[in-house]
Amino acid sequence: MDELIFLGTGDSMGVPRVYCDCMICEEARTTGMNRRYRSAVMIRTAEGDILIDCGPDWVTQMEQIEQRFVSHTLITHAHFDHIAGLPEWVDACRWLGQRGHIYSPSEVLETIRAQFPWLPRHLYFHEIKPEGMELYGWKIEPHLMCHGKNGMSYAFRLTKGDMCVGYCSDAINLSPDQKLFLMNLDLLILGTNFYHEEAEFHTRSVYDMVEAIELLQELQPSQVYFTHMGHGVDVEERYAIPSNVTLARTGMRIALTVEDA
Ligand SMILES: Nc1ccn([C@@H]2O[C@H](COP(=O)(O)O)[C@@H](O)[C@H]2O)c(=O)n1
Repeated sequence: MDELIFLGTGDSMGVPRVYCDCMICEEARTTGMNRRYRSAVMIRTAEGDILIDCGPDWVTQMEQIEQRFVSHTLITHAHFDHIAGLPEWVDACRWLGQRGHIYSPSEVLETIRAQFPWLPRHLYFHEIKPEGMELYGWKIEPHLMCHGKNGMSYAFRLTKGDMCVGYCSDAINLSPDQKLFLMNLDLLILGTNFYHEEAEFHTRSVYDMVEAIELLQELQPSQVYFTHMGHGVDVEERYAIPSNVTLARTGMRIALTVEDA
């Protein structure tokens, strides 16, 4: 049975934030309930694994799940917190003599090539076209999403048999067609930086939970996991969230079947 593992559920700085002594960062340093690596998931199938995003915590994340290698990586957008682990993945490819496969829409691949010009020596670059692609039995479709003040990011819709999963880690203020892409999902993984963010809307780049809950009323997914959470979120707090919403934790696993999702 395919499964999804949360390798990271943190915002762009992770939790704890290196400079911060707040209660949540201190808790993350001690018991570690709120320790959150940068957002990424691994989808495990019988045929092989698919990593979504490869941020600066990639090595630690692989050690945590005791996995030595991954061959196939999808990238949502070329921001530091989603791609900074690529050079380390490529070093592993080089030392193992195995060329990896990286997938994203063309402009994302272009930025990655510009940032890390040595990667194409050890990676096959695959453009994900708007009509999508197939990998290990999953149909994977991309859609460009509003990422607020930080530009644009892709969400992926992954379908296998009856199971339909949406991964949208970095989005805010979605337009009607962007919302349409995330409708009728069995499982939605959605980024929410805070429970309720006070900063002015035009300065922001990711939903907060209060806004996300409103969005869910339109999208009506069966099950939801919030990810990309900053140090304002305490996973032990009883927030007012619907019963089908879970705050994802590092290492959490979800069976990718319609019954279990
Ligand atoms: N052109 C850019 C803009 C931002 N970044 C990095 O993205 C992160 C901010 O992410 P949010 O999810 O909080 O919007 C942060 O790590 C910036 O350094 C980038 O790489 N390129």
